[in-house]
Formats: sequence, C-alpha cells, structure tokens
Amino acid sequence: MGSVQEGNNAVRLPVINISEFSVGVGKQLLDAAIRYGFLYIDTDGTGFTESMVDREFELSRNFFALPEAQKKKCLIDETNRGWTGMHGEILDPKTQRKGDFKEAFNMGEFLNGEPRQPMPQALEPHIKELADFERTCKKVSDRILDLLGLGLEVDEPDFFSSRHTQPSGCTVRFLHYPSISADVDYHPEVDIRAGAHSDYGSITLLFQRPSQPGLQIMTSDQMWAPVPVIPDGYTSATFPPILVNIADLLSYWTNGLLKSTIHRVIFPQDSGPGGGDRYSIVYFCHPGNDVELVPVPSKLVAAHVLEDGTQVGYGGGAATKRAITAKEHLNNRLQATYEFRIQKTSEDGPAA
Ligand SMILES: O=C(O)CCC(=O)C(=O)O
Ligand SMILES: [Fe+2]
Repeated sequence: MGSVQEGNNAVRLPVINISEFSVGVGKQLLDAAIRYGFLYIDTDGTGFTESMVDREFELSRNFFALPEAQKKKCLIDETNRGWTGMHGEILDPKTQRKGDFKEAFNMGEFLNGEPRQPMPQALEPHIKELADFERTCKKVSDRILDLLGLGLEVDEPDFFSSRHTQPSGCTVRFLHYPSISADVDYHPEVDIRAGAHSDYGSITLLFQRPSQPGLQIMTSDQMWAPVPVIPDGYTSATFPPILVNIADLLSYWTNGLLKSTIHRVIFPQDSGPGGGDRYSIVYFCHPGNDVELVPVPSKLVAAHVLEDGTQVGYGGGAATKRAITAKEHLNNRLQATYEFRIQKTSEDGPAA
C-alpha cells in the first residue's frame, strides 16, 4: 500500500439520517455503500446521545491512562478480546516496518449485559454503561443492515440482520493513538498509526472526537483521501456523526457490489509535533459464528457482474464455492495479526 498517492481533497461522503425506515433511506445507504463503501450516519434518531458517547470516551481514556502492568492483566488472547499495546498489531505487514502506533482494548459481545472476558478493575464499576453502549451499537447496526436489505430489494429485508445471531465476533474496540515524542524511533515513510486494511466483519461503526483527525480511505482512483471527523455543514460541532463502513463479509455477500474499502490512520500533519493524541471507538459488527455466507437473494446482486467477469467472495453468483462460515472468515483474517504477535514475543524474549 506504500505506493498509493496522497490526495489532498477530502472525500465528500453523504450524511444519512436513518430515523425513517423506508426504501428511500435504504437506497441512499445502498448508493453510498456501492460508491464509496463509507458514509456518515446522523446521530439523530439512532439512540446515541452526546453524553453517552462522551462518557464512553471518558472510560476509554481512563483505561488507557492506567499503568501498563494493570493493562497487561487483560492481555489480548486467541478469542480476540483484551488489551494490545503499542506495535502489538500490524495491519499492513507488507508495507510496515513495525507495528501500528496505537494501543487497543477489545470487548467481545456481552451476554445478558455481562462481559464474557476478564475486565480491568477500572472498568468493572461501569459494566452497565459499557453494555448499554454495545447494545445501542448492535441496534443501529441491525437497522442499517435492514435498510440495506430494503435497498437491495431482498424478499426478506431482514436477511442480513436475522443472520447476526449470538455468539459472534462482534466487538467494541477502544483505540488510543498516542502523541509521540521527538526521541521516538519513527520513520514517516513507513510508520503509521494504523496500516492500510479493510475490516473483517459485516459493517463497522466508528466514533471519533472533534479535532482528532487521521482517517483516510482509498478512493476508486487509487488515491488516499482524508475523511473529516465532522463534514462541512453538519449540525453539531461537538458530537460528530457516526462513520459507517462496509466490511469484507457484506462485500462477499453481495459479490463485491457493496465495497469493503481500504482505509488507514495517519499522523495528521497539522496537529503539531507528535501528531496529538487520537482516541476512537470502533464497533465491528459480525454475523453469528456459524452463519454460512450463502448468496443473498437480490436481483441487484445477481445483476452485478464485475468488469472482468470475476466474482468475489461468496455472494451473488459465487454460489458454487463452498460457503464458509463467518467465524472461519474471521479466524483467517486474524491469522496475520496473531502470527505477528507470536513472532514479536519470541524476538523480545518471553512474554511478560
Ligand atoms: O481509529 C480509526 O479511526 C480507525 C480504526 C480502524 O480502522 C480499525 O480499527 O479497523
Ligand atoms: Fe478499520
């Protein structure tokens, strides 16, 4: 991904209000999902309030401010839950010299309001708020999936959401990209906050903070385009819209009609020395573990033939391939990250 050119123009993604459940809104979502693979959702009518999202970021900041020894008590494991420290993950191994300049804490799905993983002591008193946030993410994701079903004119518009059962790989992820000091070994041509990648699930919701930019997406003309946290003309300067992107499984499910767009997070040039801190919160939405990625019964998907006649993934006309399950796909995609982590541990000596 290193050779992709830097573009200057921010991409103008549509802002869509999903409070009305209609074919018209479904078509707006579908159009953006086909064209860009990314779009904003107006927070109005989603169930998210500004104070709820601010509070979630406060919990995230408090967690990352803990001494490393405490965070290490919840180290990420093979279930993909827990904390991973600076450079613990490498999203674009072909290009990057070392791991991402970030730390992250993954919370897998809650069951009846309870986490199914060891939680750091600092978050224990706040389980209810964390569970409420996760539940709202799930609700909004299901609504987007249903609207996309409407837009795709699937006979059962809940085709996608009804396949988003538990247990699944759904994850709320806190992210912290620290400002770096001048003495840090950092090479701007290869080092990056989050390397170029596409997401592994069905859709992703991204929550960002005003004045903490850095996300770029690759446009169809193979240029990197910055995505503003708050687009021009948006109604709030303090409560950004939710950025939503199509991830791999929805692209596979639709034979590539919906785009799983490559994106990355850079050190923004105009945030002063060290890049400034960036915090973000991501909800990775996944279908149920055992769900087979069979073709979606949609005329629009069936009519979509790629220019060179190839088929991608398991959607549309690609039914002759064995339909893999959502969990198989997730495990395949996590493999590179785990390999890196294992290698890193052996280089650094035994894991602490
Ligand atoms: O922090 C961000 O803005 C994006 C993170 C991301 O793309 C990811 O974790 O998959
Ligand atoms: Fe991502």
